[in-house]
Amino acid sequence: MQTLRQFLSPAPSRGFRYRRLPSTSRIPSTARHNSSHARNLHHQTPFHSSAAEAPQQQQYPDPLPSTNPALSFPCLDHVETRSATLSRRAPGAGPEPSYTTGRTDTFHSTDPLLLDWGGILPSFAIAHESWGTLNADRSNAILLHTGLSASSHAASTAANEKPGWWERFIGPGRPLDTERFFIVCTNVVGGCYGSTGPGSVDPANGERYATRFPILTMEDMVRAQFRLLDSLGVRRLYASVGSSMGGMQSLAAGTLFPERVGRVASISGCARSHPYSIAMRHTQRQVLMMDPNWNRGFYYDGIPPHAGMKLAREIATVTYRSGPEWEQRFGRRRADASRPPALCPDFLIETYLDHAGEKWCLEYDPNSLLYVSKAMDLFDLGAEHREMIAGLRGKNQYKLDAYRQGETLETAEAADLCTLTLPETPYQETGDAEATLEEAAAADIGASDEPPADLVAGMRPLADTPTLVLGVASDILFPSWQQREIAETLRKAGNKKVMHVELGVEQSMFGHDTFLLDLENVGGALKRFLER
Ligand SMILES: CC(=O)SCCNC(=O)CCNC(=O)[C@H](O)C(C)(C)COP(=O)(O)OP(=O)(O)OC[C@H]1O[C@@H](n2cnc3c(N)ncnc32)[C@H](O)[C@@H]1OP(=O)(O)O
Repeated sequence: MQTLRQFLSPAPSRGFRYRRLPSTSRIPSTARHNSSHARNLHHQTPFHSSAAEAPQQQQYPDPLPSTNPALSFPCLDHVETRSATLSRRAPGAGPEPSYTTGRTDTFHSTDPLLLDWGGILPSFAIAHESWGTLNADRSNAILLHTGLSASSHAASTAANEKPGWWERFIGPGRPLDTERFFIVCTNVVGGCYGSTGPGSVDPANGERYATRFPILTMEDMVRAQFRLLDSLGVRRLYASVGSSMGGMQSLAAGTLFPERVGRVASISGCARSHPYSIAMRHTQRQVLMMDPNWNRGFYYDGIPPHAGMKLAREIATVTYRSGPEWEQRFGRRRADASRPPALCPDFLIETYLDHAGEKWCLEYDPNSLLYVSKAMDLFDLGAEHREMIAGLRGKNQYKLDAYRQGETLETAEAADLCTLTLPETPYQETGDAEATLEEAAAADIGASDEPPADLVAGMRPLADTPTLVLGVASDILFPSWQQREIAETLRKAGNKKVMHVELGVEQSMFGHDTFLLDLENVGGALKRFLER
């Protein structure tokens, strides 16, 4: 298998020649691989070349002294060491880490789930945890939706005392008050913390789905969650609450099941993904998929693509925080100013990103990242998109019927779902630049106050649902114009119970991660909304 360094470093050219070295003069592997200057010198140097003289032992590049020493790359060495450690794991145990944050409850649905883009899950599991007590008439339930990669472990429980990702927000008297509400949080379908996802076993063949897992959407995740609610006997939620991707799901829940959702809270979410956020997720998916260990998703018996995951997380972290925060925290300081600059992480902001990637690269299933991140890109509550999906669901209903009757469909029937190729004719921009700019200005709700008609029509099911929309001015991933857009869209659709809160930079410089960090402003607004 190709090592990361082989993957990243140019291979020696065809004309590159070797000569035998005395063992004492072998140069360190790092220098061997990186001394391109030395390589250039090789071409001007006479070598042993006849077959008779050809050395039988392993050959090494010419160690002639270079003008400058080769740099060292501890960041690459570290990644290679991790690959080696992972490959040495006990045979049979598999190098694939098991993704878990502790004990959860699991709901199993044996009724097949038809997904928006035509895929089918013949059965599925939803891992969930809960806090507080469901009241007698089951009217105090709050469904808490997670961000992209979070588990159902939002707060510590008796079964799992480890702090959860919203630990300070859940408990007696807290924003999600466990003395009043029964809060349930799930790991989404597509995830890897106990719910069915690409790492799960396909009942059709007993193998892991890997990239045979179907494309899914926010709405698919929500439909699966409502199956869980059915099993808990919860007909109507007191509220649907979520941040980031959870903010998308919260709106999706209210739009899909308006009669079953009493209130919607969407924090740092959006009504549809915008091109910049799609672009940023695209780059994460691409670096991950370019890691040779990803192996088109079939890595479960091999080394997981931890290098790609690390880089993906670093890019994601750039979108989760803000420049002004980093200006304050790190400025232009280097980790060790007494040493010469390095190509590996050097500035504090670099070591910070490196640390974020290191910490996470084995914490989440890479295939789950791809699928869930894509589902975020596909999110669009506009009427045109919703109608298109409704049509598709109608067309694919036969699949659900077939599965319910115990029939299995030929895989070939789904083949048309995954053959997207780039068109042969290069894309031509349409419309004049001025009109495009005007449209862009109109999309800035702050400037025009006129939300897109398509979105107003698509979100009309939420016209009567009290809704909290919270945005953060320092957020570059879900910029605050998107939450303004949600609020104005809902108002235009006739909703008179919209509470819109925008936290300025003076309140939070934490960017998108504000929802995880700002108990006072985010938690405070949520508590006021839920208890009024
Ligand atoms: C898109 C969606 O749907 S949801 C996306 C939501 N966001 C995420 O998933 C990102 C999650 N964010 C995190 O995990 C964050 O760590 C949080 C929010 C939990 C906590 O944030 P903070 O308290 O500000 O911690 P921060 O992110 O700065 O990280 C601190 C860590 O960085 C380390 N660190 C800080 N500065 C540096 C530096 N210059 N170099 C190296 N390491 C550093 C600290 O030592 C600490 O390490 P540790 O976690 O191993 O103890």
